[in-house]
Amino acid sequence: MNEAEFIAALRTLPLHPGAEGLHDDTATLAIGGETLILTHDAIAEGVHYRPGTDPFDIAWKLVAVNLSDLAAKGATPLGVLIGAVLVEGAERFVEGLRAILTEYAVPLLGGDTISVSPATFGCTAIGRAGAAVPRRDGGRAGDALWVTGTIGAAMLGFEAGDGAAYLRPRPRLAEGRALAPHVHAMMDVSDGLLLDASRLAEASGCTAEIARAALPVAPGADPLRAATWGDDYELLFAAPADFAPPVAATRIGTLTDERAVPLLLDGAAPDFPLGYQHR
Ligand SMILES: Nc1ncnc2c1ncn2[C@@H]1O[C@H](COP(=O)(O)OP(=O)(O)OP(=O)(O)O)[C@@H](O)[C@H]1O
Ligand SMILES: Cc1ncc(C[n+]2csc(CCOP(=O)(O)O)c2C)c(N)n1
Ligand SMILES: [Mg+2]
Repeated sequence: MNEAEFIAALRTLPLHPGAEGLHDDTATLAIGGETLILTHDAIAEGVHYRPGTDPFDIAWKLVAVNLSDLAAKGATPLGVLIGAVLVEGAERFVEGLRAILTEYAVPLLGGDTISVSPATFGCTAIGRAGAAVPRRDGGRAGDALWVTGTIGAAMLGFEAGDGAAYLRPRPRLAEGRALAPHVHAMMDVSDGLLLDASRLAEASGCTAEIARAALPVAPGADPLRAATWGDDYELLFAAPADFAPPVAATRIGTLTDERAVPLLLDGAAPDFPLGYQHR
């Protein structure tokens, strides 16, 4: 069973309406007059970071990847719960948590601590959404497809021996809040721009038609590797063709109703893996 098959099996369980059929990055919980956004992501030694990584960086990345999912909903973080492992140098984990929680003004709600090797850390992040909560499936034919920042910096950082873009991603919370009221669909780029764009397009019943030359690739990165490696934590969004984003972003293509395949790169369906998938 691979990741997609496993999630498909989970869909047969009783699902909360706010789970969006497990087709989105987060759950949406309307309570009273508020809309809460809930998300959980885990990171593991050997899969998401190398053995020997400073626990400070593990803590930063753990929280950052979860805040990134809140950013895609335009949400403001309310707090996090941390599933921690008592690794060697755990005091550095606490310092890393202190750094990112201070940087983004996010208080700690709680968590749990165990001892296990190799280590896997979990984080549940809870945010408060604004009036508009962009989903993956809201894109429409004719929308322009945009991505914030650049892609491939994390890949370069990883290859250069764990540079900052790889270890200390910066969740696009301010950008997400600025974009949320205006976009038709939005998600963060965790598994590779092409794979995530194909997911947004497929959920929206469209085809993402992307121009390779338009990809905002980090200096020195090969465009196709950058667009399929992942760990970018930029925001990918679909918006009306005449929308001018209020944040630094690059137009990479268009959503169309071609629909035979979820993604066309320079007019052709790629014959290589579009991104990172857990086996
Ligand atoms: N073990 C699980 N139990 C319940 N729901 C799950 C489980 N694993 C994944 N899901 C749900 O499946 C959907 C897809 O999950 P996925 O992890 O791909 O989303 P994501 O968080 O955007 O991805 P990424 O981990 O790359 O950020 C989400 O709705 C998620 O809540
Ligand atoms: C040591 C090491 N090797 C490879 C990678 C690349 N990588 C692993 S998981 C993932 C996608 C996001 O994960 P998820 O989908 O679980 O949120 C990416 C891009 C890495 N980060 N560290
Ligand atoms: Mg996500």
